[in-house]
Amino acid sequence: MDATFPFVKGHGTENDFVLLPDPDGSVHGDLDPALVARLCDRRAGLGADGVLRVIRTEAYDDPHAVAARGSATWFMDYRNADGSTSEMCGNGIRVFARYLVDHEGVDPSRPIPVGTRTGVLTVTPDPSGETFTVDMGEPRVLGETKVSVGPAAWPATHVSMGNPHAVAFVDSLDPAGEVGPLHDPPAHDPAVYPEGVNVEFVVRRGRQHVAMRVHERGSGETRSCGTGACAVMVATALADGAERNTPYRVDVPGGTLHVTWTDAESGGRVLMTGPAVLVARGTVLRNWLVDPTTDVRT
Ligand SMILES: N[C@@H](CCC[C@H](N)C(=O)O)C(=O)O
Repeated sequence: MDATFPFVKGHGTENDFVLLPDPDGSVHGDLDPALVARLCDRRAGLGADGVLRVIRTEAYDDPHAVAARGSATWFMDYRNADGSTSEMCGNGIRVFARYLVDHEGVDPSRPIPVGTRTGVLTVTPDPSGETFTVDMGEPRVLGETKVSVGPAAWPATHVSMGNPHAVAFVDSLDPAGEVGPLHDPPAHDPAVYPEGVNVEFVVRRGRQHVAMRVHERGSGETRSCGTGACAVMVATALADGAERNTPYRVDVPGGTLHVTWTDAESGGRVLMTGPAVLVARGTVLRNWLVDPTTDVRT
């Protein structure tokens, strides 16, 4: 029954995460994908859309962490609920920054560089203390493709935010409507997305205001996706012919994110602002960890 390792639970617009503090890499080693899947299991584990291991760049031999040394003290070792890795997590990096400020003594009055598998990104705590703004880097718009759910198919814009997205405009987000309940991954062109894809379905709500649902690679339908909201904003701004620096509001089932695509003078970068909440902390118990009968569902 004794304790094994600590965890923290948090969320950003209800995209929820188990954080695993492991500053010097001594707790989790290579971090077993099967353990990630067990922790994320909503019935037999803690339940989450993904895991954020908090590790120092100096303590991790992942090539992305090694490359980030010198620019960032901390590395966000992000894993999807099925144990797979992704290049980036936009909601996760805000929650990660919240953890660094609240539990690792990181100064909230300065921008915080964070190493990720898509490079070092900067998170700035907003003066209110409630929200964080992430410089998500330059998006890459990679052309048009197609996604489908059952017999329904839509054209989609291929946008990379470090990780892959397909953005499809639809008439309604109603789960009883054309998009459906999204139990299964939408079909996509594997030649375009050999590593899989996150699929966003979007409707317009007003001027510079959209709403979306998302099916995430490796995690299923989630209540929010930060990189997805940025991809949606970029695809919408292009469709609108909007000038750069035009702010957009992106509603997700779990809340609202604010996204702006800056002009070339400011680097053509996407800035995303949203909340980050820590909910609880605790310890994982040894009897659960060693239980060979635990049913791992991915
Ligand atoms: N929820 C995240 C994205 C997490 C990674 C994604 N599932 C992938 O595999 O690329 C976000 O907030 O960006």
